[in-house]
Amino acid sequence: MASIFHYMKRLRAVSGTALYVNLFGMVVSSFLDSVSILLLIPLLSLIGIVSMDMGAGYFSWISDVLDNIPPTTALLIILGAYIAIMFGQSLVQRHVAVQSVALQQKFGKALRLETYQALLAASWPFFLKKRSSDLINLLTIELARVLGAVSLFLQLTASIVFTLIQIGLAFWLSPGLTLFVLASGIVLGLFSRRFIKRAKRLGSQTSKLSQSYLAGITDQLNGIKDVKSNTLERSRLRWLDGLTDGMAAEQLAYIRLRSSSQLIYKMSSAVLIAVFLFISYKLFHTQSLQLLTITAIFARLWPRFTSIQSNLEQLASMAPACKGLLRLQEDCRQAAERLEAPGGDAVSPMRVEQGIDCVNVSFRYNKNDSALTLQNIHLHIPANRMTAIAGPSGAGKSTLIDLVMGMIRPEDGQLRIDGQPVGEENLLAYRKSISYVAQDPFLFNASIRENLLLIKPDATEEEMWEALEFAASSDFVRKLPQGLDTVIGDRGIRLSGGERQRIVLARAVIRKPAILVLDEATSALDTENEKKIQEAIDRLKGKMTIIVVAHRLSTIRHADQVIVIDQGKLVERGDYRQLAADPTSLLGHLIHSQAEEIA
Ligand SMILES: Nc1ncnc2c1ncn2[C@@H]1O[C@H](COP(=O)(O)OP(=O)(O)OP(=O)(O)O)[C@@H](O)[C@H]1O
Repeated sequence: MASIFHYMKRLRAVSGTALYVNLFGMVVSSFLDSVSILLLIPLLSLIGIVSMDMGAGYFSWISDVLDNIPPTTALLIILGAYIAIMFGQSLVQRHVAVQSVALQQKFGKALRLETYQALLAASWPFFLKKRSSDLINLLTIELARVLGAVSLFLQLTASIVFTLIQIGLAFWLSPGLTLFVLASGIVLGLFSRRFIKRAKRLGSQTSKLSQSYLAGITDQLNGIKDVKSNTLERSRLRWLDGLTDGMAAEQLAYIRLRSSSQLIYKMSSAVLIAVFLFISYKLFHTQSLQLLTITAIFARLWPRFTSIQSNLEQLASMAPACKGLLRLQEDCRQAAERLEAPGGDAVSPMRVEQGIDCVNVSFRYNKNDSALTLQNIHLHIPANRMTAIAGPSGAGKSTLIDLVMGMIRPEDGQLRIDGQPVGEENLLAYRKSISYVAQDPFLFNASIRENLLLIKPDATEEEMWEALEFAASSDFVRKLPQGLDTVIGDRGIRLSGGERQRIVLARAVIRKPAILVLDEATSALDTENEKKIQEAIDRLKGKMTIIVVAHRLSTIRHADQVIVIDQGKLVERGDYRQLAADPTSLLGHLIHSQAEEIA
């Protein structure tokens, strides 16, 4: 429950005094509701059902007042008071209901924003460790459950406030009977603790099942081509069949639990009312007027006990979601990159005058691994030149690029730009100076224009076509039905692999970055388009620092410097032609192997 209290504190912080005004509204509404019950007494007396004299003590003053007024006037006064109280109560209740939703919405917005902001501020290694479907599950389903828990908590508070006021009233009318009902409530409350514990266990199961469901569905839809081409449809359906059986069983167990607790409360309420009436008649010798009023109060109070119990069970089932979201926020905070300006818009990109240096850097993904992924790499990437990184598969090329881009931090050694270490104070400016084209290029499900504008919001039409021209994609974009405004589908699915790669390249160069990083960026291109891009990249030489990871080694012939990595170590560095000509070099060997593959 500690996690629920955490979110209640956040609700208080987000809503400020509005929360207290709302709680006060709840108290007023409950109070007016109670007063309306008290009006029953003079009303019943006037109608002649009971005599005012029977309620000696508590109501004698009402009797005194009414005795001096003609009966019709008295009836009109009481009915008028009743209407005024019910109007007042309805208005307050309406205001409270609207305000509660407004508060929940405000809190929902704040919670979504703060969670997403924390997530965006987390460093790249955090995302390497987490499954994206788990993050989506927390940000959608579990976050909605947290909002549900907060709204339930508010309802619970209202129920408790109402109950306390009614108990106060009942106590005033008959302390003995009230204590009896309270004691019964406490006994039932203690008994129902196991229901709450079980609801919490079922809530954890709900969280796990929804996590598995989302993870499985995301995986399968991402790999739908593999599912279909390998005819895995039946096995995938079997997976969902098993999972939905689990979900149904869990939901049934939860409903069984809730109905059992409600059943016990209802049955015990029948017994309690019978015992209550018997005791009040036999032991307390309660007057009929008092008995009527107390019965009216308890008839409204007992369902509140039941709803408090039901709210507690629901809250317990939502507690694991609160815990999960809280853990995510905490993990994000621990993995946060302290970038200079929140939002980062005011920071200008860094200029690179001399170059980038990796000074004896080492790195491993998992601190428990004995082997280092990168070992003691010492290298200089000169500014405005083209540096190519080559090496066998799994050698550590992409890892080195991530390190050079400041996405991961070295375990040992230092990354320096123009001799200055890259740290928290200049990381954002450094990142802003880099454009990156990944091995598996990503495009947003929007038009080509929107994808380009996302990177450079003020790009002119001319700049967009210039970038597309550079990336050898202007011809095919012109031929698309809506040209620049063609929507390219989820992750750019409506484009071929090569077209996607070229649009991503255009997007990377449109903001004229100081550093352009291409990780196997031309792997999906045919020879003709690769040649065009190669020529374009060659034209960029001298204008920006280019770092290329190349699988097809023929594409790095024009690099100013080639770095060869093997098993996380820098094994060769130099001019392409020199290294390629050396029969003992690893680069020479790799080129030879590729030539044989092609032959
Ligand atoms: N997120 C990760 N967690 C753990 N190990 C990783 C992770 N990413 C990569 N590795 C490991 O680090 C090593 C280097 O991987 P890297 O992707 O840098 O190689 P690469 O040279 O780019 O390979 P390729 O040419 O096949 O893309 C590999 O052994 C790989 O299994």
